[in-house]
Amino acid sequence: MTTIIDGKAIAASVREKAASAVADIKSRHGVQPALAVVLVGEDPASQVYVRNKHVATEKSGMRSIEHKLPENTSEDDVVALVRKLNDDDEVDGILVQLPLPKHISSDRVINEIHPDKDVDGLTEVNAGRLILGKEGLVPCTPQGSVILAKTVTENLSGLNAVVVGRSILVGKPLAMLLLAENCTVTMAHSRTKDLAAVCREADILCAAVGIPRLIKGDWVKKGAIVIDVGINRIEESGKMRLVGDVDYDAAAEVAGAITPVPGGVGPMTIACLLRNTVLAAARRRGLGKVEV
Ligand SMILES: Nc1nc2c(c(=O)[nH]1)N[C@@H](CN(C=O)c1ccc(C(=O)N[C@@H](CCC(=O)O)C(=O)O)cc1)CN2
Repeated sequence: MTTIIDGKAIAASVREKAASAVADIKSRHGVQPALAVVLVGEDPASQVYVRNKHVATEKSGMRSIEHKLPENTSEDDVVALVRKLNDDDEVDGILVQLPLPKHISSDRVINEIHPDKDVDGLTEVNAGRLILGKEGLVPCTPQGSVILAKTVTENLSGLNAVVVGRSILVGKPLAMLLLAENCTVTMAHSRTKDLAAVCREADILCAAVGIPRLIKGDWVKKGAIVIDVGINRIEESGKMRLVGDVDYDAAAEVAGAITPVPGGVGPMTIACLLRNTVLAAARRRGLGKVEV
């Protein structure tokens, strides 16, 4: 029997834990953690994600601060806003929604965020901390992917993990997190020779390439844990559908456990963002250890 990993339910429990940590911080220290989200432009998907972040932040008991800037905002103006948020002692977490408009360097803007407020975990400092195994803030989607895998088997030690995709947002940090769990990690990508054969070796197969249904059923080892990070909008039979990077129906027949799209990794992104914001607030304000 294949386990369908219920990302929505697991994300709800991560969000509940974050909310009870917020309540604890409020009652013991009189502090309300705050998350600032910066959105530049009118990308429809980004607008939905930012709205969902705002609602989830407020539901958790934290303060949500939104900065919505027009598409033609200059890079210097976005950087100036990030610096202002860095200097604002009331702000615990800063997130710049991606993608940014083409005329703005996301690399420059992201690296202006103070690493201790970088709740997306995307600055060079936090990427370095992750590689070095030091305490930092870990990117949300990869963090959520590992949490989901661990609901299937708590101990991932010694398992062969294959990560397909090498993006800064998901593939690279996910490989580091799996390595930290003592997996034997292979990073595969568009130039990998015989990708199907590499995938067939995986006890944990993570797909984060952004190619709809790239991973076929016969690329999946029997009993493997399949984590599908892809969120692709495609037109099928005249309707728009959301599909992952894995051919779900075929893979589900072989896998031991699999995440659906939607309802798998996606909901974990915002849940882990709340978790990171609580951690950032507690560390930055010196509130001691928090359970999240
Ligand atoms: N600064 C960031 N930008 C972006 C990130 C990020 O982590 N930080 N990730 C994505 C978008 N994203 C959050 O920002 C995000 C994507 C998907 C979901 C989600 O819950 N997906 C649902 C389906 C939703 C739908 O119908 O579209 C699911 O998979 O079930 C949440 C957040 C890029 N930008």
